[in-house]
Amino acid sequence: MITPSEFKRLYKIIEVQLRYGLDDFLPEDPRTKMPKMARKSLFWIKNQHPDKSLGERLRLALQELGPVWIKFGQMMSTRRDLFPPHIADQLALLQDQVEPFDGNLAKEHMELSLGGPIETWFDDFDETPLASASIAQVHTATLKENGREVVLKVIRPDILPVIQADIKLMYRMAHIVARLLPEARLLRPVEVVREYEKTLLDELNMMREAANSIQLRRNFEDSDTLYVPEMFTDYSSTNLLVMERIYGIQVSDIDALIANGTNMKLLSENAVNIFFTQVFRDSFFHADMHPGNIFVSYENPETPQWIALDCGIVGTLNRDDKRYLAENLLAFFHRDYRKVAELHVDSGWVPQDTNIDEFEFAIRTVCEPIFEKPLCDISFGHVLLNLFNTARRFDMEVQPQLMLLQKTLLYVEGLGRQLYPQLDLWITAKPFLEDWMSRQVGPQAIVEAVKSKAPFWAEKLPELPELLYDSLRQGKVMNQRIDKLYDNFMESRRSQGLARFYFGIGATLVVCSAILFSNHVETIPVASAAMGVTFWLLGWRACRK
Ligand SMILES: Nc1ncnc2c1ncn2[C@@H]1O[C@H](COP(=O)(O)OP(=O)(O)OP(=O)(O)O)[C@@H](O)[C@H]1O
Repeated sequence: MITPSEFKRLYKIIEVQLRYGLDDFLPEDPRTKMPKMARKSLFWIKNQHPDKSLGERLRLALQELGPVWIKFGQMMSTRRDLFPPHIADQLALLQDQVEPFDGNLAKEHMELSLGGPIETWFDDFDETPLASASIAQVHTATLKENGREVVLKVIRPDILPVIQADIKLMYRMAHIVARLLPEARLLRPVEVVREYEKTLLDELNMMREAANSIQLRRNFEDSDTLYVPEMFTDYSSTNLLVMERIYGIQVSDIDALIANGTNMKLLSENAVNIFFTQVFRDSFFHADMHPGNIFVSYENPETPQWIALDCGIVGTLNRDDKRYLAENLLAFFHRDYRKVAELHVDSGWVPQDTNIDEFEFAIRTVCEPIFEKPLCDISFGHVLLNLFNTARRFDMEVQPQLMLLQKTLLYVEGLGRQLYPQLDLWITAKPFLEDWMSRQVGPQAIVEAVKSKAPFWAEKLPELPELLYDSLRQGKVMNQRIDKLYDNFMESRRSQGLARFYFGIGATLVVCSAILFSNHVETIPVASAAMGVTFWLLGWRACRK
């Protein structure tokens, strides 16, 4: 049942969508006649922006609907496998333009999380926010404990009910769209909303962000190329995150980077290196790379260091994912599309009965034009995207972690080339792929495997004679049991055979006696019936053995 407040919000959503003429997304189809008629008769709101493109109207409508929808649009912009470029490009322009909320209210909420007045633990708390985003607001302060400069990131008050209400409506709309337009089912609207809900709810948990940041910081502890600020978990909770304050140049501020004398070539190469290190060495990568989250340190501009904030969304990969990625990219690199197709079948990513020739041909068709360009102009992200889309046609279930990776890769490439247009991604990435592959197969892989299993075997070695004796003894007992079971089985088979024989004779005698009896023969039928019953009794006894 829809509540009055849900109804009001739903009306607002429909009203905004109509004002921006988003009903133009509905195709000309008999099934969409009803909603179109309803739009004309019940909602007489006109498209007030006919001069703008559909993509732009969608972006403006989402912006007006607020943070939940803005973030939704931002997420959609990365699903280039689902949306045409002119829509995805517009969605990528969505920016959080969120009014900050009252600093005093932020302080109250922080104190609620901390369990006491802010002055107990912090000095110089600044009520004017340093930054304000859709989910959280950031304030600066100094830690009393050690005088370190920190920021306090607090979740917007009352954001959860707003998110829950809007997500509920999104589900309703996704179900309607899926029912109304079978073609839209390919976009899997309900699944998309489910994925979004999970991402959004994860982002609301500051402890999750803290845990991810701690992991990323540990992975790059001694790195000169990436810095992750320290988290102060003693003061943090699900609603509040306290972390070291960083000073850096926002990555989108190219002029400031140049003015600081940054080595742009090295900076862009490091971005690719860091990404592939996260993927292939750590299997753990920052997956929310947008300009608000990436900074460059002012220090040492000749050997610049990246700073990563906001690890709310991270991706993880298992061994199979990495193997898939490395082998496919290398096979692509050698333009060996047959290998790519075979890899997909061998690893079970597409069904075993897939026609390899057709699959190879499909991959060749989409990829060969890409390789017409010089290698340095080719985008890994687009190669992967084309591969996923082709494989999907051959029933490959695309894994969300790979989509997240593809999206991040696309972003890293874009960023790298924006900073240094001559960046050659293949040259930077190839050693990572080849090194990883050589560690998975070949002599080094065997040595690694033996090395990793050695402590286990060393621990088990003293127990080996005892285990051997036990297993031999168990084997003997098992053999005896099996022999006994076999004897019992043969005995039972013999008895069943005998019983069937007795029942057969008994039945024959009884039938004969009935025939003789009907022909008025007197003594013989009685004797025959008695013998028949006796044989049945014998059969019954044999059956019970
Ligand atoms: N440790 C920090 N030191 C300095 N500034 C910070 C720090 N953490 C966050 N900020 C500032 O606050 C802004 C918002 O932070 P953050 O991206 O973590 O918030 P968010 O609510 O998760 O935003 P979004 O969801 O849009 O990514 C950053 O762009 C940055 O300007």
